[in-house]
Amino acid sequence: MVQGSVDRAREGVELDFSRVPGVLGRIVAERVADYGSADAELGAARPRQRRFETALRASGLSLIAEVKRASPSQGAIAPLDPAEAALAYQAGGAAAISVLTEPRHFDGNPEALHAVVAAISLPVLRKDFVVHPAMLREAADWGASAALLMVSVLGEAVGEYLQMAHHLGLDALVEVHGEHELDIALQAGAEIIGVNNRDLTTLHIDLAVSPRLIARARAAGFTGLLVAESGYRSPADLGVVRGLADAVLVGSSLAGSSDLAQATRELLKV
Ligand SMILES: O=C(O)c1ccccc1NCC(=O)[C@H](O)[C@H](O)COP(=O)(O)O
Repeated sequence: MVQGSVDRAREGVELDFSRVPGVLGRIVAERVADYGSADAELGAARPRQRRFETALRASGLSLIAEVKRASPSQGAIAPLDPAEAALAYQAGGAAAISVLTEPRHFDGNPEALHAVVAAISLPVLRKDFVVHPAMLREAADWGASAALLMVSVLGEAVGEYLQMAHHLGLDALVEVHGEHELDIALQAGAEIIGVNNRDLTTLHIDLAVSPRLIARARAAGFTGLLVAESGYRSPADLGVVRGLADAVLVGSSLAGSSDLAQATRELLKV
């Protein structure tokens, strides 16, 4: 079954990315053009190592700290050195690191991921807009432990991409923003679900989205990990998801601070 899914996806699941609206739609269209002629071959199965999933399973609320130099909502955030930033986050108590590799809007690149994987012992998430199997193969080749899969982008094909990620030894953070997307993630067999408070078509943030969808996932019997994402700036903000989420993903507020390790420690204060 798993091999069948991987084979089908490698052969090319036809996805209509033109249905993705707004800011997200523009970024996705660029990534589709970037990878349109890439080789979809995944190669042999790889073991999962330096597990992202294990790092987030610690008791309490784990932090995924993001190396984020720029974004569509903020413009330039900070000219971070990725390895130095990741070391500071690690020293401050982060459980895992997210690295944006999208170049045009987030000032990311593959070298940033390489540098972070080499500098720290924590698992690293490749944060990008995955629209092609080659992007997962790259993530594994570059030493990432996990990749982001967005239901808003992949739709029901997220299940096939999940199988491909696992085939490559990657955990997957399957991201949702609404009830329908959550149902697709649950149906696909996601093990780690991220609820993004940011509407990626309008960039509007609503911190009530994560608690609502996390409660819905648990009510549906989901026993995997749940991650609250985006818009968190203070310990009080995190208080709302303590006891509900297993982890939070924080980018802009940490990346834009003057002392990243201290900002990480402060954010995690209960
Ligand atoms: O951050 C953006 O402006 C953005 C715009 C369009 C697509 C994705 C975007 N961000 C990706 C993320 O989800 C965040 O980087 C991540 O959750 C951290 O959010 P924050 O702490 O608010 O920087």
